[in-house]
Amino acid sequence: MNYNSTYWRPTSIQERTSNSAAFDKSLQSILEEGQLLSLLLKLMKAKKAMEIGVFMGYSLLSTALALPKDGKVIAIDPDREAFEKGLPYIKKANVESKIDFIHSKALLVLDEMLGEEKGEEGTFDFAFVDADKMSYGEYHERLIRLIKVGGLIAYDNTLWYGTVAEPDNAGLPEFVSKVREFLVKFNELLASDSRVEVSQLCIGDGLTLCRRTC
Ligand SMILES: C[S@@+](CC[C@H](N)C(=O)[O-])C[C@H]1O[C@@H](n2cnc3c(N)ncnc32)[C@H](O)[C@@H]1O
Repeated sequence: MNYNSTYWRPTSIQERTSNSAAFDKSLQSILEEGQLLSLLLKLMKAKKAMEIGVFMGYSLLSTALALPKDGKVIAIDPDREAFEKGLPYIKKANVESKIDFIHSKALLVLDEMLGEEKGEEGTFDFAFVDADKMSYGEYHERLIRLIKVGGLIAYDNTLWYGTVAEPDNAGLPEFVSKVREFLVKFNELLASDSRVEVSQLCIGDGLTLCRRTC
């Protein structure tokens, strides 16, 4: 990671919103992340996907476009209003039928999916996680059971503005520090998890790909 570049320095949180060159760079990186995930979905021939954290549906749209006609993406977010703001674009792209939006916090839905009634264990090809960072550990324990062997889980923001490479929280805002500490531990946990093969990419705000191996 080019940690010394302007983009990755923690100050880029301010720079991203106040400096248009940094914003353009940030936007370009987000687009690259979407393109990469779209490519992977096609290579995997994924049919059943999940997205935790939808917001206005940018990554959801990209996933839906990459799935085949009979593919499905279960999209979970407690913010329906944001999803509905992006819905016209999903409709325009003609992929609404591939999306099942669930208006809820994700943990409740994942636990239900793992219950006997739903029985969705080992049925998903792909999951993209881009929601409340402090719950990533709890999502991981559930997703590892919901994804099929050979399937992929992608965790977004695992570099957290590059701050996971800092030796400590010095000079960081409280919210950034809390999540940084959590993500440092989460990244370590993934690296030592024998159930997955892991690759952490310096794209967007850091994207960790986990392929379920057993
Ligand atoms: C960074 S945004 C997602 C952006 C989206 N993936 C994209 O690329 O356009 C994070 C989203 O996570 C959602 N979120 C927060 N807590 C959540 C939870 N417990 N379960 C599911 N989604 C949650 C927020 O409502 C917000 O819309």
